Amino acid sequence: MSGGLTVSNLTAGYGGRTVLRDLSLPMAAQGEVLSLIGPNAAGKSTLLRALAGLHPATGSVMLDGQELNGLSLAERARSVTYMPQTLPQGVALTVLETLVSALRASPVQGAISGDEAETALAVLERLGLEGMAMRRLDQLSGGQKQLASLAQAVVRGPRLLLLDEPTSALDLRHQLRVMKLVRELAVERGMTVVMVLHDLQAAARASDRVVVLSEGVVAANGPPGEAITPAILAQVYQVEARVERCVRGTLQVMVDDIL
Ligand SMILES: Nc1ncnc2c1ncn2[C@@H]1O[C@H](COP(=O)(O)OP(=O)(O)OP(=O)(O)O)[C@@H](O)[C@H]1O
Repeated sequence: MSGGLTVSNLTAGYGGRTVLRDLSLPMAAQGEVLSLIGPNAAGKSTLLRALAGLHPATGSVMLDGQELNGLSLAERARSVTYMPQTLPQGVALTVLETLVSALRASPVQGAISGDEAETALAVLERLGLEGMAMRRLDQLSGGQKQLASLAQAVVRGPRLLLLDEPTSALDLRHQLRVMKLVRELAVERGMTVVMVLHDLQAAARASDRVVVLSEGVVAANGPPGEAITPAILAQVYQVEARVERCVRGTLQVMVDDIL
């Protein structure tokens, strides 16, 4: 498939402090999943927000041949959706209403149309949340809120989906389900996905490509087996680790000690 995401020479920071330095990412094709890993404060969330257009950055973000930097936030939001790390608080709308708001890109006013409800319910079903449609968001558990946030991010069918630690509040089964769904949606829709994960094993399993970020620069990148190695983990996380492939071909990361 042609198109996809190309990020070149991105620089961003806070006040006078540079957090991302002239950062370029490997090209992520349409339908590919790219995971960002790296220690705390490496700049992963800043990078996602910069890609979403929610944090100012210089450099180039090309999506399917279109330069996103310079577009208004509303224009950018037609192609890009972003799921933040923080769970929604104090939202008194039902899950269905939040999804329809996301679809309309404005708060729900008036009746929800049959088409809108159908689109929203189809997404909820794929996340196993169909029973939650009429529940208020602020009355859901942490994990249910996170699933509802993900539903909001995917319901508009973005060309670029940005997820910041999308499974941090989920149990094991839901983590696997979400990762599987993200991959399926990427391929079905030709959507490019960039997600921040702390779970290296999940990143290895769910991604076509892994980028290791350290102090605002790319320390390693490539297919999971090339980016997640004992040498890289020692350099970036200062841990002693083994990386092995199990009989089923899945990458296993075993951390033995702090260096
Ligand atoms: N709003 C802000 N104002 C000032 N500095 C900030 C702000 N947000 C983040 N930073 C700083 O930018 C750097 C990168 O933060 P960022 O949140 O991008 O890291 P991260 O890799 O996502 O970290 P984590 O894994 O801990 O979530 C950190 O040093 C942080 O203190």
